Amino acid sequence: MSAYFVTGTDTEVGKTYVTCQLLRAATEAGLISVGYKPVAAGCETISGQRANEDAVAIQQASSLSLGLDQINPITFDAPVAPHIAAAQTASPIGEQHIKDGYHALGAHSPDLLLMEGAGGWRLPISDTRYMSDVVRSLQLPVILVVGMRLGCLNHALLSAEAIINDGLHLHGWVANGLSETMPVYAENLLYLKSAMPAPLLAEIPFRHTPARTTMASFLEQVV
Ligand SMILES: Nc1ncnc2c1ncn2[C@@H]1O[C@H](COP(=O)(O)OP(=O)(O)OP(=O)(O)O)[C@@H](O)[C@H]1O
Ligand SMILES: C[C@H](N)[C@H](N)CCCCCC(=O)O
Ligand SMILES: [Mg+2]
Repeated sequence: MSAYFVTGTDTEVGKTYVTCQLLRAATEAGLISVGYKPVAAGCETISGQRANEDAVAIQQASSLSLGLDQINPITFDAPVAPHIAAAQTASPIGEQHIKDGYHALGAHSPDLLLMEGAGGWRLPISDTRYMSDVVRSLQLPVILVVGMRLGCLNHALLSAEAIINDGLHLHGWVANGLSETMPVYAENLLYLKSAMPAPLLAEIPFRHTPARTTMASFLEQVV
């Protein structure tokens, strides 16, 4: 099984988008894929049920057919920092709960398991612990989704530095387009290609479905 933690340079940079593209590409290549969103904040009514949008997208993109409670065991209604939602609802986020859910998915022996974080790398899960502590405990290699917008150079370099300083393997990063018209996009990409301490795994355009060749090469580098 190939398993990764998918983090991002920030919230709303395309972690779920990229995760779902990769899960689908794996399925199309005949592999068994599953995504995991252990902690999600923000629910809406989807098909008559209160659910988190990321969790539903990941459930639909996975080739394994599993319940939402397996894909997303810890959910908060409010779209806020999860540890604050946890404190406000008196439902602490259990590290063991996150790890148990991960191992339960692993028990299905998928070829590819992608665990999406929430927010960026140093996301608090309590007043003293971070999601990065859980990733460290699981010893997962990391894929960093860089949302291509002004400010991403600093965010990408700091995230990569923190991942590596935490003793984890940064498998690579993904340049994810967040608009059709980012000024000096090519120059930003070129800079990151040379400055990032890990390879560029894929360049995902904004809005257009990535080319088959892009996804095939991305997949080849992760399974
Ligand atoms: N390459 C892309 N093309 C088109 N839309 C995109 C692309 N990347 C992201 N988006 C859109 O941008 C929004 C934010 O992306 P996404 O939900 O994947 O972010 P995220 O990093 O997973 O956020 P969160 O921290 O809430 O989990 C979504 O509406 C998504 O569909
Ligand atoms: C609600 C939102 N879409 C995310 N799922 C949660 C983002 C938390 C960010 C916390 C922070 O780093 O400030
Ligand atoms: Mg997401």
